[in-house]
This record gives sequence, C-alpha cells and structure tokens, in this order.
Amino acid sequence: MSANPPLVAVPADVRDFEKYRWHASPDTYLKALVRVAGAVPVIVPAMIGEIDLAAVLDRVDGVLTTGSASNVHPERYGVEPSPSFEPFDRDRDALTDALIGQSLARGLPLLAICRGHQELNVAFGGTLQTEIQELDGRMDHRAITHEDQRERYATRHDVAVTPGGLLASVVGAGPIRVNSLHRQAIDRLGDGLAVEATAPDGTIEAVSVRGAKSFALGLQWHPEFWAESDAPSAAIFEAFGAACRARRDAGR
Ligand SMILES: N[C@@H](CCC(=O)NCCCC(=O)O)C(=O)O
Repeated sequence: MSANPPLVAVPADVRDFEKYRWHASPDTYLKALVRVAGAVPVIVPAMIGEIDLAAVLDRVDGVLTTGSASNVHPERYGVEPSPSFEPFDRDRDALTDALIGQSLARGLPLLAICRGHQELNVAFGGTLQTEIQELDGRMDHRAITHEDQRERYATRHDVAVTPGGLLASVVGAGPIRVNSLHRQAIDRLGDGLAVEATAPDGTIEAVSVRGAKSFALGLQWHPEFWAESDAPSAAIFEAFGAACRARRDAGR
C-alpha cells in the first residue's frame, strides 16, 4: 500500500439479513479499488438526509458506484412501477443520485458500474428499459445460473468501443470482451452523456459525461471482477486510480 492513498467514496446497498439491516458493498469492488486502483474505499451509508454528504466529499478523491441486483426505482425516470422493475433499494437511489450530482459538480473522478451506470443515466434525465432480453432483437444480458461466481462473471460478448472516446483512451480501440449480469439497460440516453461502447444488439454498454472536469465513466459490465487478471479491466481501474491521485495531488 502506497503512502497517502486516494480515498474513494462507495455508496452502500441496504440489505436485511441475520436480523440486522446492513449498509454494505460487495468486496469485489473494494478489492479492485485497493489492489488495482491503489485507493482506499470509504463506504457511505445510504442515509441521505441524516449525513452531511458535502463533508464526505470534502475528504475523498473519487466516487465509485457499484452494481447491485436491485434496480433504480422507475419513478425516478417517470415510469409507472410494476413488479418487473423490482427489487428496489430507494435509500441507495437517493444516495447515489446526490453523490453523482455533487461529485461531478466538484470535478471528482467517477466510475459507475452496472447499476451505477444506470444510475448515472437517470441522474442525467435518461430512462431505463427492463427485461431487455424480452425485447425484439436484443440479446440475453442476464447472468447464467451457477454457484461459482467465476462462471457467472465469465465474459459473454464483445463491445465495440467508440473511437476517440474516454474508454478508447483507456482500453484501446477494441472490441473488448466483457461479462454481462443485468436485465435492465439504458433506453433514452441522458442529456450530457456520450456513448462510449455498444453491444452487438445496440445496448449502450458504456457512457462518459460530456465536458466532465475529470474522469467520468459508466460501464454496464463488471471490470472489478477480473481487475487483477484481465488487461482492459485492469486498465480501467488503473486509469480511475490515476485520476483520483491527480485529484488528491491537486488538493481536495
Ligand atoms: N439490477 C440491474 C443492475 C445489474 C447489476 O448491477 N448487476 C450486478 C450483479 C448482480 C448479480 O450478482 O446478479 C439490472 O439487472 O440491470
């Protein structure tokens, strides 16, 4: 561990188990931040309204929003809720919406993964589709059923990388092979976002924030899972870590 590592805020998911309510994040994201980005994650409880988020953002050098089995509540993008959009985590929705807006306004680096990528689109006024595997011409982007997470997170399809974009500057011209564990996807792209990668069925797989003051990338896939062994996944976490170090060096 290097001296004075950058600190990265990670919004917690809220889960009920073992008779307690937990505010927690999967360790795959935390390990990729520590081991590949060279950063220290700081898990932020999903208690917006009770915590001073500005005071947290004063002290961190970047934000990473994780994937999750829960979905952004459709009311956030103007769609009537129905069971096909469940499960929800409305406390996380509220936290990530504020974190994304405030971190970008401050010029903090942002890496938004899977649910986080969908949250980024909604934060910019975009919408999501649910059960995309049931739509004409679309692939099945869901995880396979398997006990072994390495099988669930095995790479499934290529993505075409937009030439000249932020992602291309990190992973090269592509295409790159990615994993896929989602049933929702971007429908209408948020104003102010740029498409950075697409799947063969047209699914928007990566976005960046136009005119962002720092690194700001959303990815529908999961580079965290293979960040220690897959070159494009490592490059993404290394680039995010470098942006966080630059932010730290510039003064919080
Ligand atoms: N719930 C959303 C986002 C998908 C996501 O973040 N997946 C993370 C992995 C969850 C798992 O272990 O299956 C969607 O389904 O689109």
